[in-house]
Amino acid sequence: MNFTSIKEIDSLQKWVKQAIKIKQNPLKNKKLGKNKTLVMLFFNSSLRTRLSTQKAAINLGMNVMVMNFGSEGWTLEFEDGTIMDQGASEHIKEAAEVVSQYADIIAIRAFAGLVDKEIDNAETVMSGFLKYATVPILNMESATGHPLQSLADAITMEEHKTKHRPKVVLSWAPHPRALPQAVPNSFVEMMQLQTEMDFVITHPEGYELNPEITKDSKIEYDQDKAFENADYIYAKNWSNYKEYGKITNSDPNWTITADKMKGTNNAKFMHCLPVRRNVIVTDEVIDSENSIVIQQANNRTYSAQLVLQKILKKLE
Ligand SMILES: CCC[C@H](NC(C)=O)C(=O)O
Ligand SMILES: NC(=O)OP(=O)(O)O
Repeated sequence: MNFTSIKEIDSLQKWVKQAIKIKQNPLKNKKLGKNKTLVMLFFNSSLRTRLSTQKAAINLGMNVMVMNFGSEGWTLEFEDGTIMDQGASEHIKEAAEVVSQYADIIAIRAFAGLVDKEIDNAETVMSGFLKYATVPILNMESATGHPLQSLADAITMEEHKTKHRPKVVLSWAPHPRALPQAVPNSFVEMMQLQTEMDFVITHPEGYELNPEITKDSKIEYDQDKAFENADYIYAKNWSNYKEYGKITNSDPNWTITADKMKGTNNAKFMHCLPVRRNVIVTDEVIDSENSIVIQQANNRTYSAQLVLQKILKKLE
């Protein structure tokens, strides 16, 4: 059993309930991971994912090894049949098979390059490990998805639900750097599994996410209109998908402000973090009692622990 996409969740409501149960007694399955090793490979930076996934593994009694593959590992070749007389020192085939000798589960973070849409959509790094590793693979944010984050988001919204059928808004906001579409992609996929929530995506025209992911999810180009009666505002920047990897809009009018939040139904503010204060969201909003970004980050441990527990049970 791998966990690389929200689409691998058979029942989101069941998984959310299971995660909340784990949260109530996180050390209950401390023996499950005894003498099992999680190897975590980071091709990109992390705070929450690295610490929460390690914490989750420790709660299950696992050994953990972490490697900043991007700065400490060999440059990898991902094409089969290549004459490796250029920059790459090692083929993904050996790297994945070798890491599999040391690990019972391999967790990988490898962001989108945001240069070539086809390469990113092909999930080159994740696919390479899925092809050649001989142990389960866990996605800690790949080129097109961040399922551990979106599962934590679902747990958090469930915990803070105050009404039947809350309205959830995914709102684009400006950012000085070009960011991947992975987080919004998985959030959209998770919302499409929600049976008792209304969902709206709001962003500037031209910032549509991959239509193969958004499918028939509602898109509202007027942010204020989208915010009307909202119960959750999930803010996130992403770079342009159509003009792949480009920043074509930096409009500060999309920054989440207290005035915009006034148009909601006293909505909770959510963001996966790290966040650019006073660019994505003003200090006033993220420091308000309606901000649940820290609760979201805390739930990353239980999102990861549920997934690791499911994988470990399959290994028994
Ligand atoms: C969890 C978010 C990771 C990354 N954020 C940055 C700042 O690179 C992103 O937007 O995908
Ligand atoms: N939200 C999240 O995945 O944070 P990190 O990038 O710090 O792991």
